[in-house]
Amino acid sequence: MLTVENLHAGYETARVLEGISLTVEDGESVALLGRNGMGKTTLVRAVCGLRPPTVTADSAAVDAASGGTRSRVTFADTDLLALPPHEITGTGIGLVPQGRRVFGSLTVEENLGMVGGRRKKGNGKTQRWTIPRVFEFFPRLEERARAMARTLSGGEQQMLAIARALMTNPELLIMDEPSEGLAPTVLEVIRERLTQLRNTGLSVLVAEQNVDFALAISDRVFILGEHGSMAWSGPSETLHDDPEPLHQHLGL
Ligand SMILES: Nc1ncnc2c1ncn2[C@@H]1O[C@H](COP(=O)(O)OP(=O)(O)OP(=O)(O)O)[C@@H](O)[C@H]1O
Repeated sequence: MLTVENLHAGYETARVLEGISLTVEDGESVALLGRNGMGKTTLVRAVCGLRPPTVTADSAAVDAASGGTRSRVTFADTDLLALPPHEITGTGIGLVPQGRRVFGSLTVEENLGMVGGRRKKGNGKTQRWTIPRVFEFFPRLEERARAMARTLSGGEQQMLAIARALMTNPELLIMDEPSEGLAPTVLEVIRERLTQLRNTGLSVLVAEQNVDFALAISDRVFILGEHGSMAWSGPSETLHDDPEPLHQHLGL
């Protein structure tokens, strides 16, 4: 479904990802782990077409250094590197960005309504998302429907950010540190909801610092390591049985 191949991305002052490859299969939930600053957000932003970072897709220097292949990001056969961010959403990717980025001076309902006009097709496997369905899924958001988003708690804002992404009827939900700053009880609610979403066949890519949370909601794990490389990948189950890669690459 999502294929990232040999991704090189960085900023004017720093090269961050140096030939990263990963896949998310249809209906799979994948966690991207890595110490602070290893490039999780950079990867998420690059996949979603957000700039910065710069993706060095065609650089001859990069081609030579990486043995001739260039950065490629495809989603259901669409070349995402060729699309602007708003068109990437239209391909069936819903983004829950780091820091939630809800519109603070709009109400919960208005935040959800703003998604109107985007892709509404659904993925054929699941029911379309509407505001009433979102409220059924997150009853707390219905209770706060007319509250300004800036007055919501962190957990409520995270629910709103997820709900807003769902309103685009994604086939793949990409989340950047959804656990950030959330109390354990709220995190448990989010974990339950994500499990429900996975059971509907939604694919998930989640960049996380919280390893327990990430392992609880994923089938497969990728760990970013030093020098912009992929340090480890494998089934989440393996890490439950043998956490050595977590010690080695995350210092846990
Ligand atoms: N806009 C930017 N300009 C320059 N450098 C940046 C920019 N954004 C991030 N970086 C640098 O790129 C590297 C990777 O950052 P990134 O945010 O992708 O890491 P991360 O793994 O998501 O970390 P965290 O868990 O702290 O969010 C870091 O060294 C960071 O300082």
